[in-house]
Amino acid sequence: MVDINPPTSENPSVIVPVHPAIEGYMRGLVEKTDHPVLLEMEELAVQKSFPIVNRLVGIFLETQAKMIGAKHVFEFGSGYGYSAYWFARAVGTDGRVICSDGNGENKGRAERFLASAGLWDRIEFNVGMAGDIFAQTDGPFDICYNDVDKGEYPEIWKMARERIRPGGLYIADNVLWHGRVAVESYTDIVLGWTEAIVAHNQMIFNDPDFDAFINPVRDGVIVARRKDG
Ligand SMILES: C[S@@+](CC[C@H](N)C(=O)[O-])C[C@H]1O[C@@H](n2cnc3c(N)ncnc32)[C@H](O)[C@@H]1O
Repeated sequence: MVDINPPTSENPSVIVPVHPAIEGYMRGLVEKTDHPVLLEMEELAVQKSFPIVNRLVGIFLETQAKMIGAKHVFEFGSGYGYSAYWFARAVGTDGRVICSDGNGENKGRAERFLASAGLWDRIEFNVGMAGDIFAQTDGPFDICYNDVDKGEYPEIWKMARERIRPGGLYIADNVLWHGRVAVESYTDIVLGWTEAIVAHNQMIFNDPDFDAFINPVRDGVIVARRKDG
């Protein structure tokens, strides 16, 4: 078998799930989704090395939300609104995206960007710990989207799974953690995060009430659908 993702000498344990040439090809197919606000948000991510989901995953999120007619989405870890941009497009004028982020500066940035895109009136942006905000927000939810600090993934899954409607989705980013979940020896960014993601993924795939799949684009996005009835 040809190894198209050779480990680098810089970090022998980290592997890129999808070959960069394939991601580049896929990115080229979606140029029609360019929007001035989106380009500005993507530029800011580069400048600040801020981990937004990126264009391909954004389109994936919007598509997933549209496929189930989502109107009520909760985001754990919204940053400055990039992933919310895609969910807000999907939920339409009568839908709501509840955002949460621990950094208050992100709320101001999100408001500026999403207002420019004509989407701010679909957003409720709360500053604070995502789990606390979730506990104070009425459900059930069509989608719970998790993108907080990775050590918290198992707890967020446990609290979210209860409050997703039948047929609704749990989605989480970074579940391949640049390949660390798939190798025995790795260097983690924060001690314990890889173990937390591994435990999170295992719980979801073992949960009898959900069907799950990982889309390996970028850093891996898990989608788990709550079974009906
Ligand atoms: C990966 S970024 C989110 C990116 C965003 N989903 C996007 O794609 O545009 C993670 C964000 O979650 C926030 N965060 C991390 N842990 C959190 C927590 N427990 N509660 C609230 N916010 C948290 C950070 O401040 C950061 O802005």
